[in-house]
Amino acid sequence: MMLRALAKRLNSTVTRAEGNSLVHAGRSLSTAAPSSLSKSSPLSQHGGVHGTRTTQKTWRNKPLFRREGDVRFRTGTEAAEMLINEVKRRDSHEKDFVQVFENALQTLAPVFERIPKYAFVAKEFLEPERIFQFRVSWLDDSGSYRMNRGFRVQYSSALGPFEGGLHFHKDVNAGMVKSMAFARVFTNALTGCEMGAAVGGADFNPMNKSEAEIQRFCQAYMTELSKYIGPDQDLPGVGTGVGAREIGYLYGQYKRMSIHHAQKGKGLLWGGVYPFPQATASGVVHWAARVLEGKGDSLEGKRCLITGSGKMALHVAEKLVEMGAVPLTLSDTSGHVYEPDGIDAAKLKTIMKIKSERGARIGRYIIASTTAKYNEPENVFSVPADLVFPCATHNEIDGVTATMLADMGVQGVFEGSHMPCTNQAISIFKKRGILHGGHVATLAADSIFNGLELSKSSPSMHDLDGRIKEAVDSIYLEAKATAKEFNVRGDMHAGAIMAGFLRVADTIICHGAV
Ligand SMILES: NC(=O)c1ccc[n+]([C@@H]2O[C@H](COP(=O)([O-])OP(=O)(O)OC[C@H]3O[C@@H](n4cnc5c(N)ncnc54)[C@H](O)[C@@H]3O)[C@@H](O)[C@H]2O)c1
Repeated sequence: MMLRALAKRLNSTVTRAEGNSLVHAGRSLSTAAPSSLSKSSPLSQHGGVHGTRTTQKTWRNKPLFRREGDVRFRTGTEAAEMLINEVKRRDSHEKDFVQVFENALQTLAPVFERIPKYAFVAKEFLEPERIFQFRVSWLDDSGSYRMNRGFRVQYSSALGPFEGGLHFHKDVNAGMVKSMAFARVFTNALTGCEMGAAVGGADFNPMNKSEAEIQRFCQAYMTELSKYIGPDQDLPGVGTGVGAREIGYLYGQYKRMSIHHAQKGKGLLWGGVYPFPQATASGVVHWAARVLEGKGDSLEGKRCLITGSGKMALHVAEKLVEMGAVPLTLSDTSGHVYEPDGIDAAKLKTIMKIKSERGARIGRYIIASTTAKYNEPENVFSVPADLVFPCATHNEIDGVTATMLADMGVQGVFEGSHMPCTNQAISIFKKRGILHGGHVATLAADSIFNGLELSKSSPSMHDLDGRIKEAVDSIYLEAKATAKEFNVRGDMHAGAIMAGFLRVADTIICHGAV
């Protein structure tokens, strides 16, 4: 009797099989990804086995929280608000984390509305699986003792070993690392590469350190980090302030401390994406191109405002030039340069050369150009443009700037940095019909690289770029279908978050909500 009931429920879960997409009681799991990308873990395809989609009413009657008496929700929005309030109660000091959590949960309200059980699964997302915070002690060149704070936030291993970058920057703190690791859960899930999510780093600024100091710091950092990582456990990768040089020192120390030789194609433990520092930026631009293509448009001739002039900004500019767009600006903390006729390949080469020198400011470029303007107009976001690629820092576009961009007729904002837009700015984009490529979707390329384990075939950047484009295409289609399914048609930011969430949530349910 019970078996028959189970069989009936299983049958109702997979409602139809159509072409190469399985439709599970309303949600389509596209299998059109590149063959090397498994689009979802086998477990995640059975979300309905545990009654996810068949016991809506029952779940709506259960209390979401029981801390101060039973608290139930009536609508998806109410469930999202309750979860957001809980994160504010617990982690109000971690502003970045609260911000990114709030945006994701508000986006997920239609999912909770239709399938209330997912609100209960979302409670798991309130807390990373584990957080490591540690002391990194090292000696500077003058022989002084130096001490920094190191982090690794292992957010979710539901889909596979933890994977995610390391960031060495003076502003790195616990809340920032946690917010990046949280976003990475969705990003990695979207790639279908069966990887969990983690992010780490330290409040260490490599920019003003000598080569020897960077080496000593990396060795000290890895001495502690090596206790928590490994090929089947956690695979750190590149990030801000962590490029080929840092990866080399970190890996050298890891190898010295581990009896296992790292496996190829396993992120930092082999060197990860470092041969192609342009890969992540290439993913950002491919996402923009795909979204425009979906609107019957292209990047060709689009005038693009870029902020930042670090690894991400420079490679975004490089890729835009390659794809026929016209980058107009680059910036750093000292100001911005604006080339009214665009930054072409030759000009970009000059800027890259200037910026490759330690501590060089972007303003130096005006000496090399007769057409460039420096800090004119005063606000970089006043430069008339079709598209904006914020690649500098978090919260650089707030509500006021978003309104200004909309008034100037900007068509789209595609995020190259982590959380560059405030939640208010994101809702203005939505209201004013500006295309918004959120970092959850745009920053998928380096995990795509690690997931594909391309090291085994030693690809050229050209091959890798093709694979990234293919994977971006697949993520786009899934995000688009998911947005449509949950009645937010065309909202690719929401579609990407929902699609990533559903994949992880279904697996968490299969694992018994752990
Ligand atoms: N580098 C990577 O591999 C990688 C991967 C994924 C995401 N990201 C994200 O991309 C962003 C940029 O990364 P990056 O590696 O280029 O960092 P970076 O530190 O090399 O560059 C950041 C640039 O932004 C500028 N900047 C910082 N604050 C600014 C401000 N208030 N106004 C104007 N300019 C400002 C800096 O001067 C610098 O030129 C970060 O949010 C990072 O998390 C980087």
